[in-house]
Amino acid sequence: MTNALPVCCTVHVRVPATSANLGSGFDAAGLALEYFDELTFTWNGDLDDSSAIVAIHGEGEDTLPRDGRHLVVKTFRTACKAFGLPKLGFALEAENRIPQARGMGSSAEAIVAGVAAAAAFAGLGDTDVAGTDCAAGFGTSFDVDRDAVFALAAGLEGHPDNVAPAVYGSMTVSWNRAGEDTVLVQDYSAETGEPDGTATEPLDPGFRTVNYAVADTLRATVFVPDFELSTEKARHALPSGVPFADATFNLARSAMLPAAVNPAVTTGDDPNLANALLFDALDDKLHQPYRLPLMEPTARLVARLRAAGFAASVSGAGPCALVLAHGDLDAAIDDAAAPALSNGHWKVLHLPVNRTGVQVSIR
Ligand SMILES: Nc1ncnc2c1ncn2[C@@H]1O[C@H](COP(=O)(O)OP(=O)(O)O)[C@@H](O)[C@H]1O
Ligand SMILES: N[C@@H](CCOP(=O)(O)O)C(=O)O
Repeated sequence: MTNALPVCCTVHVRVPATSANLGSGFDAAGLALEYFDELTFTWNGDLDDSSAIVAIHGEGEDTLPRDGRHLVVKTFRTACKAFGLPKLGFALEAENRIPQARGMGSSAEAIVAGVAAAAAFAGLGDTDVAGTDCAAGFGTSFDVDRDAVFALAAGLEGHPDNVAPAVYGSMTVSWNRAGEDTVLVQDYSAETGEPDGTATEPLDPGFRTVNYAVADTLRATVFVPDFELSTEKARHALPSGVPFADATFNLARSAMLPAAVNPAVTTGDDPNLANALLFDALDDKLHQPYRLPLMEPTARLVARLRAAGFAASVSGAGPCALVLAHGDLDAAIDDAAAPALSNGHWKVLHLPVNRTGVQVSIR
């Protein structure tokens, strides 16, 4: 790709928090939540400038680096190159609400922010703005090319389960075709049924995702503790293999997740049946048993909520706990959780599902 000029001077991105795994859907399922980081990228007019001026407000303002090690800065640079842009000097203003290293997809959010902003500067998507007239009105909504953002962001993050809902919204189930058999597929003659000597190119390896409808009734409660657990550390706690029966346990439950979040297709309007599906869908034997010893307060909270009949799991790699419910059960969930929250500081977030994914505006 040749170097292109940026199509605008400022890009604003709003990226939702996400909860990955949803219990049984380890490394596959993810849900976008109405809770956002907002970032503004302002190009300084230089086309060969490696500097970035970074301002951070909110989460991470005392801990995140403000140089090229900042995940958004690093990702933006990589994505600009991938999308054919030169080295844009820029200022970044970040309004961070998503807590970091807690299991609400902050690293995926940061990567999606950097990639979506670069895609917008490169004009990947639908816009009326042509050229680089900085006097153009602010806030033109830009319909970014979500597939391009997902492909690059998932590749950079390494696992797509948080990235997909941050890009597309709603609930997603994602997988990676890399490593699958890349042998050309043999074509067969329609007449004889025999191989006809030709071959079809296989689908490209890479990340794929399916975006599922989620019922309007679905609400999430996220319990955010005051301690962190990096995804990297939580992944180190995973075993190299699991018992066959445990894999089978998760298989049916994760296959049922799309019905559990959109139960009208199976259970009609009965919220009790719908919540019973969620309860089983959020159960898991593949990751939580190995990770919960790293987050004992979360373990106690999840156990307590499940004992009270709520569909609770670890959110992402933890240490947040997630409860999904159809209908407004916020007060009942808070009551059930209360005894497990008394030792420590927890923030409780009652959140609708986000249906838009990343939103981009430009000027
Ligand atoms: N908004 C952000 N801006 C810059 N870096 C971020 C941001 N959010 C997360 N990160 C980086 O990602 C790390 C957390 O990633 P991870 O352990 O995967 O946690 P999470 O579960 O929140 O995704 C942070 O320590 C930081 O390095
Ligand atoms: N499937 C991943 C999800 C990590 O999510 P995060 O929000 O904790 O970054 C895992 O379980 O490791």
